[in-house]
Amino acid sequence: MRTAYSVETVRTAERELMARLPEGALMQRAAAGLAAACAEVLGRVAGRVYGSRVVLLVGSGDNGGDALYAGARLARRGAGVTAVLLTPERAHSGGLGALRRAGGSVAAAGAGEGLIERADLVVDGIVGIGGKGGLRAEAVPLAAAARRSRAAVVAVDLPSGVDADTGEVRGEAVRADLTVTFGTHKPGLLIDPAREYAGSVRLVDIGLSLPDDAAELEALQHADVARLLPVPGVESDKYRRGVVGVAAGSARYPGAAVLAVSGALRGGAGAVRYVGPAGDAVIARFPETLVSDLGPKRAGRVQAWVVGPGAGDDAATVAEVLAAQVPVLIDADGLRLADAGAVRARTAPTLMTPHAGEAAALLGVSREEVEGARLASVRELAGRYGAAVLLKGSTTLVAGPGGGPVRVNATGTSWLATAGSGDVLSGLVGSLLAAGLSVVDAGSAGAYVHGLAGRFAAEGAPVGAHDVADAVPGAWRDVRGVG
Ligand SMILES: NC(=O)C1=CN([C@@H]2O[C@H](COP(=O)(O)OP(=O)(O)OC[C@H]3O[C@@H](n4cnc5c(N)ncnc54)[C@H](OP(=O)(O)O)[C@@H]3O)[C@@H](O)[C@H]2O)[C@@H](O)CC1
Ligand SMILES: [K+]
Repeated sequence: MRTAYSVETVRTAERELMARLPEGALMQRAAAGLAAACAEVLGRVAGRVYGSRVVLLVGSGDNGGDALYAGARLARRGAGVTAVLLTPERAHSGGLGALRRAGGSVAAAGAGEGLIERADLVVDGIVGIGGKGGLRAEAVPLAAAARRSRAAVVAVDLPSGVDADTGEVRGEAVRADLTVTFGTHKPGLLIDPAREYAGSVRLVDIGLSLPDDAAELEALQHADVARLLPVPGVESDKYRRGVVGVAAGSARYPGAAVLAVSGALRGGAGAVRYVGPAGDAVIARFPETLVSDLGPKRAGRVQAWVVGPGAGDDAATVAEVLAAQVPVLIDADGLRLADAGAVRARTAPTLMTPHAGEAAALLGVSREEVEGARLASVRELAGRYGAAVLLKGSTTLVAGPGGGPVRVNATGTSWLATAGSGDVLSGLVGSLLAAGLSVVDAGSAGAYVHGLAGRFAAEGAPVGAHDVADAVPGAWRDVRGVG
């Protein structure tokens, strides 16, 4: 599991470690890791470190200090290193001395753009976890020049200008090809929009020890998901494996029912029960489905419900499902039709799965506001509804009803932004709920497998949602390391 911690938690851990180490040791660890990563990048873009041109963008804090010490290490290996100082009187004095002794030079901010144009590598040490707000005016032309230039951009700890704790980007920020971060991931490195500014992320261990129970974010990896995915034992029958009920589709949108069932059939439940007006379309495609038109209450036993995809205006079915004493996943039209009081009053677990537009409607804000503040939005919704919330997007977030770390999933691909893909996800996650996973585990494991299936199905080309459903077994096998 990959975890990310808030700046406050990092600061506390940093203080504890610093108290036990000689002065400056932590910064030397950071700079060594940073220099090693920069040398690798230079190997790729300039063929070697010796003779390459490196520009350091140096702000007024320790982030700039890291850049200066790393620059000194590169200068000792023969790179031509120039530090552009944004506030010369406040640049890290130890780092500056080390760079000068190693043969590096210093330039004023005004010379920065020209230097960046000719550079092989730009190291962004403008600001790290001490940053507030977007980039300041004096740094903006340098960030723009770095974006235009052919130089590789390596960000120190964080791309300058992004919010470390929230992933929000207010105004300009540096766009990096690689971010070298220290001690732990910061939430902003895993959540859009900041994640996109970070490029690939490399974590350098500097010996920080962080409390297990204080993570802000958790990102499942293959091994974590493999442990969560249900595997039938020899004793299993369909009820022990779980029956998932799908109340979806309408005369107008029968396809949503078919797609939700297609996801549910691949999600590990022993059987899928479909309730609604699209039974013929569902049976035609998936004859193994148990179809009923008697409504959720009289459909027979299920261990979890999915309600809402393509439901049109059928509020009565949504209300009936919400009254059930089993886990319920509410998606799409269901989110609009569900009575907020009925959701809050439920005693069995509930998982809501909005995309940014649906989340915006539920919160009464604009879609842009949700997309710009995804972490705050998903937490706010979970709090308001007393439910788990899975906020879809290029990085999907899953917040539990009672706080705790938010799960983030980055296996998705922009090819997944296709009609019906969410219906497949809702069926898949509902099936995991029926198999007995908690709402947060089902949501995050389902998003992981769904994202991977999207990648496998797309392979760089457009796909339909049914292709994604067809790719789920392959993604599942990949996660479990079988086949
Ligand atoms: N944690 C760890 O364990 C370790 C941390 N290490 C490193 O230390 C870094 C943190 O250093 P830090 O605390 O000195 O803060 P930092 O990010 O350099 O910025 C503060 C300065 O920036 C300024 N400033 C503020 N906002 C700004 C903006 N938007 N745009 C531009 N400037 C802005 C602000 O100026 P002021 O407001 O005072 O005018 C202030 O002077 C951390 O990210 C990591 O790289 C490693 O060395 C070792 C282990
Ligand atoms: K930085």
